[in-house]
Amino acid sequence: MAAPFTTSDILGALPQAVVAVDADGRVTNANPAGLALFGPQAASPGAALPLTRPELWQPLARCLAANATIQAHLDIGDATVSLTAFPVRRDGRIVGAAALCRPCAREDAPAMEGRLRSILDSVSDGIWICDGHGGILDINAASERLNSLTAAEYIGKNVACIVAERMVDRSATLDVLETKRQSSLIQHITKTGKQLLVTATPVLDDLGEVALVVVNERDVTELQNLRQGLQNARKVEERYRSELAELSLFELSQKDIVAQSPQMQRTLRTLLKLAQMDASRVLLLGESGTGKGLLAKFLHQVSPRSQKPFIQINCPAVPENLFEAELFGYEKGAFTGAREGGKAGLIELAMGGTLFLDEVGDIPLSVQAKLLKYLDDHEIRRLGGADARVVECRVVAATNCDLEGLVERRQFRKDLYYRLNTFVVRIAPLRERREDIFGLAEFYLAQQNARHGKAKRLSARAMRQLESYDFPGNVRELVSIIQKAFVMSDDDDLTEAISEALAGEGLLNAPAPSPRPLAQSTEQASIRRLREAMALCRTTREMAAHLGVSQATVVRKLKRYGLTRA
Ligand SMILES: Nc1ncnc2c1ncn2[C@@H]1O[C@H](COP(=O)(O)OP(=O)(O)OP(=O)(O)O)[C@@H](O)[C@H]1O
Repeated sequence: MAAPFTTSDILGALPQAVVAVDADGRVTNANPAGLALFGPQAASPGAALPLTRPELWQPLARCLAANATIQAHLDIGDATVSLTAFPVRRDGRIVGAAALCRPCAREDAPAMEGRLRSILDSVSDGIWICDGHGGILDINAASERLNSLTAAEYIGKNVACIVAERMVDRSATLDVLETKRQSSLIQHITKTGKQLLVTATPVLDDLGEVALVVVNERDVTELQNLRQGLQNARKVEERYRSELAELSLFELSQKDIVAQSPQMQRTLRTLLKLAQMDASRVLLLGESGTGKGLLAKFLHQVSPRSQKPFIQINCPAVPENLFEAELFGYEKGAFTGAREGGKAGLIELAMGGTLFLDEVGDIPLSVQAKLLKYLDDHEIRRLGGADARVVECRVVAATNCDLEGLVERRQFRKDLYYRLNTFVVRIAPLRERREDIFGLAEFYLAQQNARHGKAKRLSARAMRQLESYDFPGNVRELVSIIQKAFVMSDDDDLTEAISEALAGEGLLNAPAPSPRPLAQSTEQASIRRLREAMALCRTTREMAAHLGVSQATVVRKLKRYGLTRA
């Protein structure tokens, strides 16, 4: 075996040029290829930089200064040299640098440049390349079109000129030179009227300085126009929507809902909004007879669910032991007396539509937990059934009682209360919106006239009397007064009949000093009035109209006082 080769044998055989310098830049080693490239002085160790080819020493000097590997391409005569200068370290400390040079074929460079040029000019985005001082090095063909300029006019100038010439209002390249970070902005090109999304990206050298800035321009004019169009369309839609809402409001006021007072118009507007956003739970609060039932239907009719069922349940009218079966349904044989084929509950019947829980405060505590669960997961299980099913419907609850008080007295579950009152709509009592009295009186009189083929009318005096009355039973009481006056009067002028009907209301409300609804009267007075009404009326519905309360209230009170109809 031949003796092992020395490092110098190997370096001598290397076709690449190798030269090493110490930390002061004095030559320590050079192989023959290195001598050929760097000049004969490189042969003498200790020779100082720069030698015959200063451009070759620059990367070495930068390598020593930065303590980092430096890559460079240099044109030397007919040759192009690829040079890698790397630090030489001892014990982790830089003690010098070595350069390894590989000659590249001269024809590579133009070929590569040609390829790069065609790539640059074939992309549809505009591209600018600037040096670390903002000097413009290149502009591609797409950018010439987008900015309506010729590259030759700008190459060699500083990018600041495009702002100075007011070609653009801001330059992303200048931002990058300042921050050394990528910068994006929308540029409006004055000449072409185009909107460009400009992204400037820095290319940093080994010292962390900006060596190049590559700018990409994308034409977003079309996109911006589309966005603007979309925004305009949204605005128009919004306008139509509110016009539609106004129209619905108008139409409904023309039909069966009177809303002349600002309070009532506000209430209807809120309900229209809730209907449009398809709010899944709404709580209507208001005294008895203010129109909660009517407005629950209105909410349903103006919502996207209008073609689906509206199912109403008068909670106090349902016996406690049947409540769960009524709401959730039952399977065959679930309890004694259950129907053969079982029965769907009201929630199932309301699927996709609205379930209206009237007088929600009267839901038995035992059912409240199940209702709460349903509101949480929309799952129902029929009584006696094994499978749960998902059934979606909007739940509108209404009450004239103090739900918070019921919660405090633990008669109503707090969690259910909070679940139901996501959107609360308060309906003002009629005495607080007297502007509605005239419209309501006219509306219900017209209804009676149409029904009976008459032309009865309300004089100004009758109207004044109505407008100064307090209506403790709210709209329901007003309707009942108009109906009574209509039946009682023999001639077309209802003035006297209205006076009598109002006086009758006063008597009915005695002995309370001022007229008060059944809901607010004392227990004894309530029982007495219920008995009177039972004697006069055939059904609980008639009793409700007579007393100025809801049918559900009549049923509940009859039950509470143990009163039964003969
Ligand atoms: N704004 C209104 N326009 C026309 N009619 C109305 C209006 N408000 C209420 N009414 C009429 O008044 C009567 C009572 O209304 P409704 O039954 O909806 O009241 P409520 O608040 O649900 O009563 P309760 O709490 O006693 O159940 C109904 O005949 C209803 O049509």
